Amino acid sequence: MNGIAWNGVSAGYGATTIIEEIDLTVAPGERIGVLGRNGAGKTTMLSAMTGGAQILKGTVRAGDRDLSNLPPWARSRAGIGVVPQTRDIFRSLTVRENLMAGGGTAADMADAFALFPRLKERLGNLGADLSGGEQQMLSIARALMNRPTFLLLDEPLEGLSPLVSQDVMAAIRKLVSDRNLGCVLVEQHVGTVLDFCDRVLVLQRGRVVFSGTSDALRTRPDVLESAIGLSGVSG
Ligand SMILES: Nc1ncnc2c1ncn2[C@@H]1O[C@H](COP(=O)(O)OP(=O)(O)OP(=O)(O)O)[C@@H](O)[C@H]1O
Repeated sequence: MNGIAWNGVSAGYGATTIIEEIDLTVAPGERIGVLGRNGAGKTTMLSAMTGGAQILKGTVRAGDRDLSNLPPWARSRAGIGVVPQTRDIFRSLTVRENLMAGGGTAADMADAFALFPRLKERLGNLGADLSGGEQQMLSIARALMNRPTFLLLDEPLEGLSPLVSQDVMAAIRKLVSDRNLGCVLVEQHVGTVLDFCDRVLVLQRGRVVFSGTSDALRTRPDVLESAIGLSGVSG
């Protein structure tokens, strides 16, 4: 399978353009980070791929396939799994029901439990009764039920304690490497992104102001400060 790609994508909501001329190709197994201040357009960039934002110019593709005008369910069939910022689990369904809702098999569920043993212990609990970390694990596990080739993660560590964040990142690392998933990670914690990702895109007011390796970004205090608001990178 070839990569997924944003080709010259401008996108937004209604008549409002939020992101402009975004170019990015993600190969299987590649880990890409997206950084930027609040409101820079990171979520909109992912949504342009998954159908939540309207594409005004350019195309989004999976391999040879143009996904730009397909509905979200058809894009999911193209092998793209999404862990949205809102962790859209079903609060009134149990963990088991949440996992089966997307049409996964018992084998997929066993894989999810191997990755997140905590979910197996909470199998009969309602989504609403899970901790923030458990809800995030469930959200990631749900995205895996259709065996995606690419995973788009929107701030998966938001609201989690440092210890739980470490666990979730360890699971993401294992998953990406075991399955050779291509991964786009939107995350506020710059150290986590630089550690995990091969390449990083930095957005400022909807445009790419840096695209390069994590190591290259570490040597760009100007970008870190102006586009992310950091005076240095902590671990
Ligand atoms: N559904 C929507 N309808 C209209 N405007 C929206 C919608 N979603 C986001 N926006 C606007 O698009 C801009 C970019 O938002 P987006 O969520 O893409 O940024 P972000 O970089 O992900 O921010 P954050 O880090 O705060 O999550 C913001 O000004 C926001 O108000």
